[in-house]
Amino acid sequence: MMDTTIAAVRGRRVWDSRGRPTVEAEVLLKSGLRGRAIAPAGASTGTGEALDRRDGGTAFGGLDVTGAVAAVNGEIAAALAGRDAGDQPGIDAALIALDGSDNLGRLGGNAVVATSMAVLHAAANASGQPLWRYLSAGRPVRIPVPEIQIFGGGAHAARRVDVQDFMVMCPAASSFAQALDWTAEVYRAAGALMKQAGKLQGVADEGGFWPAFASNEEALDTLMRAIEDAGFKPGREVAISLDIAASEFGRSGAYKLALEQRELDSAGMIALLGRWLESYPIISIEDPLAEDDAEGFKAFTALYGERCQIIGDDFLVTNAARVEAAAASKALNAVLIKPNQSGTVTGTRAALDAGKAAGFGTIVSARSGETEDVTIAHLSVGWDAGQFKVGSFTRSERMAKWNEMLRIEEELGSEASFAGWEALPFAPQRS
Ligand SMILES: C=C(OP(=O)(O)O)C(=O)O
Ligand SMILES: [Mg+2]
Repeated sequence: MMDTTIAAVRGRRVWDSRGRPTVEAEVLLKSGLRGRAIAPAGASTGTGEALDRRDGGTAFGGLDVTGAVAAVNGEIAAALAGRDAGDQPGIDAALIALDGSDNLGRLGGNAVVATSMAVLHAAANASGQPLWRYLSAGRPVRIPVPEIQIFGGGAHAARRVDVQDFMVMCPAASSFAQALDWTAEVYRAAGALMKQAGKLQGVADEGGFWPAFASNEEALDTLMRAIEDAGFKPGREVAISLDIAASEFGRSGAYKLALEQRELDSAGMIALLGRWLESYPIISIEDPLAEDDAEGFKAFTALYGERCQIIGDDFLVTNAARVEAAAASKALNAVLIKPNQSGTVTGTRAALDAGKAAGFGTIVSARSGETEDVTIAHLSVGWDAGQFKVGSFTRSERMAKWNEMLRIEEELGSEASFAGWEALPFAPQRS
């Protein structure tokens, strides 16, 4: 093992997939080895997330990050110099203490998460191992099931449809590579169907087709047809997964479906999703209700938790205490894991561990604003999350992660085991 003492930390402004500024951090160790990471950014954010620091003002719509970059180069660099990069919990505790606020908003969640992940990369590099192997520390790992977007909606496509992500999952595939092959065929078939119908309008923020559908159901019907046209059995080979991202259109128990120009209460929303669950092979639903609707989550999970994965994203914001509370109240059965919601690697890991302890499905996820950074691919394998959500095909900030997973699967060779149906927190009804 090389010397893992931190010699210097440097921050710089780089750009994300939406053309917005973001923070890159680079950690230099005394040994000369380095680690580097870039903060992603969400669009449909939960109110409990770590808060990115943006400059405001006129440049780049107020989204510039010169203050956050200065925090990395100034206060953060001074605080971390001389510390051991191998002590991730100690580093992360120091970053939280240095920030002093309750949401990392003073230094910036973007400054802190980029630094925390860069420290992790530096330590892994010093160990001479790939990051996923360093994180696994000799424990067995699985290659996660990918959750891949075919249509994008909600906040990622100017609310063209209410539902944010229409995705597919292929837990019946024999490998990650095969799951990608199958999804590629479905994606192509969906594009061809939309072109035929004159409904192809480019791609949304995460690379899924930007749909011109008249209803959420039309999106589901088109997705079903795409799965069939690609030659797969819906449900058995290729199943549907949705991120409703309901906090975007629901508040205080009122859900405004813009596309259909109607408003539902919590029970109405649950009934609507229930009808979709009856009609389509949906095996996973994320944020079916708004982040302020804990009772709705409980009611939905009581009805459908035995047959469907129910994921908390905005509702849990990668926070271990919230995951524990949700498990105690049976509010859902899975947790989305986004490092920048937590702000630190250690906090992210704690949320994932809390999910595992509760028997939840655990899904490491990208944000809608991403870069070439592939840290999350390594987290999902090294921490054995079982599932991995990165958006779609066709945009390189997404493909960087999928392709990294192909490399990891290849590197594992005969040791590689695809998480498959076991990754889901319910026993599938395989008809
Ligand atoms: C990835 C997502 O979108 P965003 O990054 O905009 O929160 C999500 O809601 O799961
Ligand atoms: Mg979500």
